[in-house]
Amino acid sequence: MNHSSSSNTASADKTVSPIAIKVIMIDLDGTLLDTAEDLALSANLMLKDLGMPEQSTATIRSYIGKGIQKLVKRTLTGQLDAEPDAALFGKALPIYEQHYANNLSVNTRPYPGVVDGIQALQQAGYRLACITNKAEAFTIPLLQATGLFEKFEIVLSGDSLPKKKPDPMPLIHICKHFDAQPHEVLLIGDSLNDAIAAKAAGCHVFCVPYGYNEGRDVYELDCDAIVDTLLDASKLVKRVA
Ligand SMILES: O=C(O)COP(=O)(O)O
Ligand SMILES: [Mg+2]
Repeated sequence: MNHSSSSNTASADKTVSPIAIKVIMIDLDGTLLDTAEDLALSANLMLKDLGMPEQSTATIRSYIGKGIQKLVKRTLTGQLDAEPDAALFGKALPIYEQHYANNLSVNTRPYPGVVDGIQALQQAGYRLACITNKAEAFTIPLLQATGLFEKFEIVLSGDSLPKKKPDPMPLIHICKHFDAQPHEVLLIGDSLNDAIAAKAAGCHVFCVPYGYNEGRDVYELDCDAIVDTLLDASKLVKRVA
């Protein structure tokens, strides 16, 4: 495991004191749950319905990160930031949503260390929140299906507030909810959205290397530590009252 208090996480290999934390916010796609197979399955069912060619799971995995609408736009255009034809998008989105609702947890499982890590964090007395860019209609049933819903005191989805990550709005909302200062709050995530949102909110951020990060190397991210698992993350923090 590499960890550091600077932005240069890739070369960091020094021991740091545990960060004093009260609240831990955890990202969903690519951090808690490996959702890529079911997101890709649903995207390919949509493409089939539209008479368009299927795409590899690896390609669709690189489209995950900025919510369902963006995932559909990227799947239709094959590009990260292009706008599809408005009529095609209007037709595709409800088809995608229906397929994903039907296939939410076919292959979706918690990553290794998630269940143990959450248990360790709960036992240590941290207040736990989940912050995802996934739409609430999918977030809640998915957390319930994987047995994680009860672990969190609050869950914020991509459409819970006017803005989602990388905007700091959901993180600031969580800080206020728990009456915590941003420096007493840690976000554990897998992508640039998480790193940018946490820095903008003034919170600490750890990243896991096994997630999605829109196809880019997690070691490029400006985060306080790269942690192999949530269980490893629990060893780098200490609880403040
Ligand atoms: O829905 C997405 O695209 C990503 O969701 P996440 O914020 O849980 O990684
Ligand atoms: Mg994520």
